[in-house]
Amino acid sequence: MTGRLVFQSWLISEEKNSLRTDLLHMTINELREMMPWIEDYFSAFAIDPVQFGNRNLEELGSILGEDYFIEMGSSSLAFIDGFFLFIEQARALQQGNGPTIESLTVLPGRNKNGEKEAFAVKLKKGEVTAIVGPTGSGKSRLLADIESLAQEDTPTGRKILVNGRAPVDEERFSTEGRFIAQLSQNMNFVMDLSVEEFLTLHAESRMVDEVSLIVQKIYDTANILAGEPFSRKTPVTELSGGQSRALMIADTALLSPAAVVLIDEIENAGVDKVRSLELLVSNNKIVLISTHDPLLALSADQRLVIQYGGISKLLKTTEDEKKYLESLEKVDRKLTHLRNQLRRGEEIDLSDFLV
Ligand SMILES: Nc1ncnc2c1ncn2[C@@H]1O[C@H](COP(=O)(O)OP(=O)(O)OP(=O)(O)O)[C@@H](O)[C@H]1O
Repeated sequence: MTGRLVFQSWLISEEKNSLRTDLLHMTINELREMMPWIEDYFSAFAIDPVQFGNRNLEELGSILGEDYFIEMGSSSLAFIDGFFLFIEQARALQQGNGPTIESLTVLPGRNKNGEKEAFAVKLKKGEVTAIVGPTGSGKSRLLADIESLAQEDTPTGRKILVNGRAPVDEERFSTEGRFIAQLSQNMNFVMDLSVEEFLTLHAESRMVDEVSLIVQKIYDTANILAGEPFSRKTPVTELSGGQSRALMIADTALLSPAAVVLIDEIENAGVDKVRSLELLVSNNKIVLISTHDPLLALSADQRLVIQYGGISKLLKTTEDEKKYLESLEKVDRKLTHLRNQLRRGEEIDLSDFLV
């Protein structure tokens, strides 16, 4: 029987509490054998599970020490609780019961001058919201507040509600934060796996039926999005910034059950931004994208304007603005072509641009 099948039948036959006790007594090697995809969880804490194969979770916690987890923005207790939550969520996914997020509400915090933000913002399922504002105004900060489900404990003092209520600690501190996926400007891989191994682990942890099929699909999509192609055997640590972003975008779009997708400045990632956004936006998600790019900003349903660290306006994309999208796309395609010609070291033909 495969590890996955053992895991399934075993979960069905056990009660939750005795399950916890049993898991706590198992060594990390035993856990990995039963659920190979838990490597994903360890990698979120930059832990190489092989190194601690003969220890159990609590022993691992005390070997690494509290300071290690604090540096990771967590605690050893949250690490262990998060581990159980990770398994619970895997089970929910397996049964098709991923969490349903209808709305996120950002309650007013304070801007950099200490002034209170004027209004709360409710983001609903199916909406794409752009976050715009000058460099350094606080766009990434807003994404980080949402990602951490801030409870007046970040520099802005904002509070985030999920489905109209404050999140429980388990939802906040599970490192995998299953219902929120963030694509940040810098992606770092800590595990030394090939692209194929990495995607296979991910697919297994999401309990998909056709692992090799979905791995192939993500790999193909990532190669379409990335400027420079890469092979399935490439170690993830050797991917360029653009290639790793392309891989994570394809992975998030095709495999992640996340109900909330946060995207930080996709236009600087060296990936096909329009295709990426099309892939990531799906009707039942809440999507937030921090951007300086007019095409991306106007593709959204609305845009939040940030000034001096505070939300200052919420503008719905007007019908008139949407009309300009097509012309903007043409200009953008020309610019992309120009950029690619420069990258390839070709001579530039600017006749198209001259009026
Ligand atoms: N309301 C606030 N109160 C205090 N500090 C804030 C507030 N909002 C943002 N900051 C801080 O200001 C700095 C710049 O913010 P941030 O990186 O989010 O800007 P940004 O708009 O994403 O910039 P860029 O466009 O360059 O990516 C950060 O250190 C952030 O923590």
